[in-house]
Amino acid sequence: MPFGARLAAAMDAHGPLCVGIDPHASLLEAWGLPDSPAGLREFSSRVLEAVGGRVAAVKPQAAFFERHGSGGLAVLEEVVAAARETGTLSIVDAKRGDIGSTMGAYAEAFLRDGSPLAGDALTVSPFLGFGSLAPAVELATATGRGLFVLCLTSNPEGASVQHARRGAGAGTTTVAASIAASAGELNAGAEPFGSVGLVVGATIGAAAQGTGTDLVGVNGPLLAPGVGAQGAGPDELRAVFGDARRTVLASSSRGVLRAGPDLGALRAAALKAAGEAARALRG
Ligand SMILES: O=C(O)c1cc(=O)[nH]c(=O)n1[C@@H]1O[C@H](COP(=O)(O)O)[C@@H](O)[C@H]1O
Repeated sequence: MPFGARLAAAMDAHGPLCVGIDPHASLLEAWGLPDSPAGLREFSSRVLEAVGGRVAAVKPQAAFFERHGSGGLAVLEEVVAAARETGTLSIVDAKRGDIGSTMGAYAEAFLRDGSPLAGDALTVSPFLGFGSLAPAVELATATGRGLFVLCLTSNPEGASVQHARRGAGAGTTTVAASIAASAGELNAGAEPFGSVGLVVGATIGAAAQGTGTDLVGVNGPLLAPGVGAQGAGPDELRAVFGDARRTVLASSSRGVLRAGPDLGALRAAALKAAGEAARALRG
């Protein structure tokens, strides 16, 4: 089954929440764990024990694993495998993007069957040109995996690139709108929606409307980070996504992880965030 259909089923079953696995040094310390591969391993396995099989998806942030070199990457491989065991979809947040031929190698690393770093989906950057992502689109399609293409990111600096206008005269479009249109072409006709999603931060206010970005026309999942620690909540989710809200997968890392290390508290925080996201997006 393609990623889009699997994600839609997981969101229906568990609510539209993705829990980020972001082992910040400060969180490891707060959990009484060492800032080392062993600490990452214990942190991630606790998160998976608390939420695996109970939320739609988890999103390990590669940077926090890469910071520990090969030892950290080995843990990321374990996290991807362990998430699969729990039946929870994993989105590897590595935000890759490069010229097409190198993008092919990233695709092999993160989207090929049998690759130890291949989860169910990957975050990718279209800022070398949407077309440069073609190798990832092809391999993801062939293996039933998904992509989340950065479009309107949650950080304030993103606007300087994403809101920029391309073209001349009356027919100009913003960069964000063109990324969304390109994803929409790839997802055309897919049901319940396609497998090429976008990243649209829950913190962006009216930027989708302001940039003319058609979030409904994407016909793909919208990963919405910024919930919790970056300040967005149910009101922001409703306001940002409007008619596209049923395709949104809200994402929270620190907002849930700060409840740890107690398993019950971690699970309760995740289920509370999932309930809030469901009421905001599906009510
Ligand atoms: O692709 C992402 O997930 C992402 C895109 C974006 O626009 N903003 C954003 O915060 N993220 C990621 O989402 C997570 C947010 O973490 P919290 O702010 O702790 O919930 C981090 O792993 C970010 O790298």
